[in-house]
Amino acid sequence: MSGLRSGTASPVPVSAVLTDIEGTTTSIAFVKDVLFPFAERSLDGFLDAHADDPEVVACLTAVRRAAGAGEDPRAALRRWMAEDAKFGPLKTLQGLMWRAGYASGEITGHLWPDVAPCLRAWARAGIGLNVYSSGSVAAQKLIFGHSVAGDLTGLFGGFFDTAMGGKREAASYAAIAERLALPSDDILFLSDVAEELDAAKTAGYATCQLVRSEDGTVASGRHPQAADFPGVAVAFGLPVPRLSQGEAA
Ligand SMILES: CSCCC(=O)C(=O)COP(=O)(O)O
Ligand SMILES: [Mg+2]
Repeated sequence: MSGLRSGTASPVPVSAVLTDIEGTTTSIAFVKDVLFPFAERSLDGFLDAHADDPEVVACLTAVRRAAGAGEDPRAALRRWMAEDAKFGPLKTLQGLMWRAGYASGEITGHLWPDVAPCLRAWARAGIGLNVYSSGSVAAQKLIFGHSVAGDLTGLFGGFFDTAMGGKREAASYAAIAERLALPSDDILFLSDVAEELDAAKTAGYATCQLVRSEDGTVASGRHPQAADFPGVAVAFGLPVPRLSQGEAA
């Protein structure tokens, strides 16, 4: 079974969903108040303990290159975390640091209660599920692998990060469609950020803005919008699971 694109006179099915994480499946507050502070606290100990790890060395080389002249790399990393900079080497290092937090149980990946039931229903219906986030692919697998709804990684066929390009660039979405071997207009992109949706739309994707007002998202008016994943399902003809009280948003 496939979902239907909304707003068309004769609806055409979408066969895949590409979803953002922060602000879409997961609260912005969780990222800002749990994940980022954990990485901030872990930074010195992690870098001291992994000074010879080739992945860490490569990230620090890129950090030194991108930081201001004379700026200590650790200070630059802290500054970028405070600014929520979407800089690949920072995102890689954060993912490596979060791994310990998820493994110890100190961190559990937040998902809005409506998300997992919809993802399961859509996967059961044969909709291909994929992730595109500024967080590293490793970090994406951690958040869905250690989520409040259990390990959901098996639901996803593809995980994409900024190695595919920036989230506000149409070329990134075209490259992802190519990797998925699907026409762009077969893919529905879900995000809270209008500029990301604009780029996906330019690449030919169907788009829907998640406007979770409790997370502070403001509707752009430039894309179809939904307050939660069941709202997406209704708008695009995807299966709508019956939600129990705890799963209702
Ligand atoms: C992959 S979970 C960590 C979230 C994160 O670091 C981030 O930058 C989220 O960006 P998104 O593109 O998912 O809004
Ligand atoms: Mg987002």
